[in-house]
Amino acid sequence: MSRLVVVSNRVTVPQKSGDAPAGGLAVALQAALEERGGIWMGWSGNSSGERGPEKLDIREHGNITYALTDLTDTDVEEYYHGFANRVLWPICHYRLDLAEYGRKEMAGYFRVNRFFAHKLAPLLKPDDIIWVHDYHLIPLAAELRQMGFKNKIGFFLHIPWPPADVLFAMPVHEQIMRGLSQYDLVGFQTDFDLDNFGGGLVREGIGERLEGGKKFSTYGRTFKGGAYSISIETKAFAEFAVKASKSSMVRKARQSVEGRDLIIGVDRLDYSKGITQRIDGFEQFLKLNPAYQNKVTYLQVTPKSRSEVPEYEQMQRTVAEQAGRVNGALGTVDWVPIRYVNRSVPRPLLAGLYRLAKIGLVTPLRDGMNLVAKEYVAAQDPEDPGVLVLSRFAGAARELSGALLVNPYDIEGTAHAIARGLTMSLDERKQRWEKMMEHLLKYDINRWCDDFLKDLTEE
Ligand SMILES: O=P(O)(O)OC[C@H]1O[C@H](O[C@H]2O[C@H](CO)[C@@H](O)[C@H](O)[C@H]2O)[C@H](O)[C@@H](O)[C@@H]1O
Ligand SMILES: O=c1ccn([C@@H]2O[C@H](COP(=O)(O)OP(=O)(O)O)[C@@H](O)[C@H]2O)c(=O)[nH]1
Repeated sequence: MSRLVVVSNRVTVPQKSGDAPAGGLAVALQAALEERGGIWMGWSGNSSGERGPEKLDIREHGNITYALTDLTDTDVEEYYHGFANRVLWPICHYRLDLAEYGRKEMAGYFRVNRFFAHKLAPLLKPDDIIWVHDYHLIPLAAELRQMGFKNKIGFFLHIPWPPADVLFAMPVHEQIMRGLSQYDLVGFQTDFDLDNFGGGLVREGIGERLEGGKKFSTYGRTFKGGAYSISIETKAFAEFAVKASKSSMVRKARQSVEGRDLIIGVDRLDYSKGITQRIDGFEQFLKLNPAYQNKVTYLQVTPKSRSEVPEYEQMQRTVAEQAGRVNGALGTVDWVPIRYVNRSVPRPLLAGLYRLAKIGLVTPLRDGMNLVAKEYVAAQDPEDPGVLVLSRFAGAARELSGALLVNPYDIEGTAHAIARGLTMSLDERKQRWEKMMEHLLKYDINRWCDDFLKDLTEE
C-alpha cells in the first residue's frame, strides 16, 4: 500500500497530557492518520525574524511521523493572517465586507506555498499519495508539479466554497481556481460547495463540468471533484462521553448548575460562528419565556482564535461585553444566565459537558462542517438524549436531519427553538437522536478518509 503524506497548515503533535487540539481540522486529521499511519507535514506554529533551520523538525508518535517547519514572522503575517485569514476565510464564509485584499499578502501566500513544496520535496517517494488540506495551501500542488512530481495529489477544503458572484469579488480568484486544477481530486464538505465550484468554472467560461459534476475540465487538465463530509470517531467519542460524565470535573460542573437545565455552545472565537446572534437568541428566549429565568444556564466555551487579526481581536471585546450585559440585565444574586469561558477546554471534559447539556446550540452564520454538532450528538445518553439546535448554514445540517434547524439571523427563531428543545417529549428526542446517531456511526471519520482516498487512488 502506498504511503500517505498529509500536508496542512495546522499540525498538532499530541502533548504528553494527551490533550486534543481545538480546531476541527487538527482533531479530524489526527484521528484519520492514527488509523492509517503516514507523514503529517505542516507549520510548527512557531515563527521568528529569520528563516529557521533548513531541516524539518521530525517527530515520531505511534505510526505518525510529524514533519514540522517554522515560518518567519513576515510569512505568518502575510500568508496566515493576511491572505488566508483576511481574504480567503471571509470570502469563503460569504463575508465580502470583511475581506481585506492586499498584493503583499497575496505574494506572501504564494511564497509560503512554494516554501512548503521545497520543504516537502525531499521527503517524497514516487508512489506516495499526497493529501493537501485547506485554504492555506491551495497552490501547493502547482508548486510540486512544477518541480516534476507526478504523484497522486488530492485536496480537501474544510471550509465552504462560495457561489460565483462571491468568489469573483476576490481579485485573484483565477489563480486560486488554476491552483485547484493541479490536483487529481478536489474534495468539498457538501454537495452545495461542490456545486458552487462547478458553477463558478462554468460561469467564468474557464471550464466544464463532466460526468454530472464528478469531474471538471479546466486549464488544460481534467480532475475529479466530490463531496466528502468530514466526521468524528463516533463510537469512540460516545464511549469517551460516558466515561467523562463520571469524572470529577463533570461532577463538579453538574453540581454547579444546581439542577438547572444546561445549554452548551462550543466554538472558536470566530465571526463565522454566529456567537453574538446566538447570545441575542438566548436573551430573547429568556425574555419570551420568563418562567425559565433562573431555571437554565447557558455555557459558552469560546477559546481565543487568530487574535492578531483585527476582526477577531474586536470580536473578543464584543462577545465579552455582550455576555456581561445580558448577565447584568437578567442575572440575579444566585443565578448567572451565561457562563462565558474564553479559553480552550480539553475534549474529554467537553465530551462530559455535552452529555450533561439538554441543548447543544450550534448556530454558525456559515461553517464548512462543524464537528461540535456531531460530537454533541455522539455524546448523548441514548435513554435521555438532548436536542441539537443547528444552523441551516453549517455543513453538518446536510446530514443531521434530526436537529432543530434554525436560521441564525432569525433571533426569535433561535429563541423559539431553544424553548421547543427544552420542552420536547422524550419520545421525540429519542426519535430525532437515533436517526442522527445511526448516520454518524455509519459516516464516521474513517469512512470520510476511506471514501476520499478511494476516489483519489482509483482510476
Ligand atoms: O488553525 P486555526 O487558524 O487555529 O483554525 C482552526 C481550524 O479552523 C477551520 O476548521 C474547519 O475545519 C473543520 C473540520 O473539517 C470544519 O468542521 C469547520 O467547519 C472548519 O471551519 C479551518 O478550516 C482549519 O484549517 C483550522 O485549522
Ligand atoms: O475548547 C475547545 C473548543 C473546541 N475544541 C474542539 O475543536 C473542534 C472544533 O471543530 P469544528 O469543526 O466545530 O470548528 P472549527 O474550530 O474547526 O472551525 C472540535 O473537535 C472541538 O471538540 C476543543 O477541543 N476545545
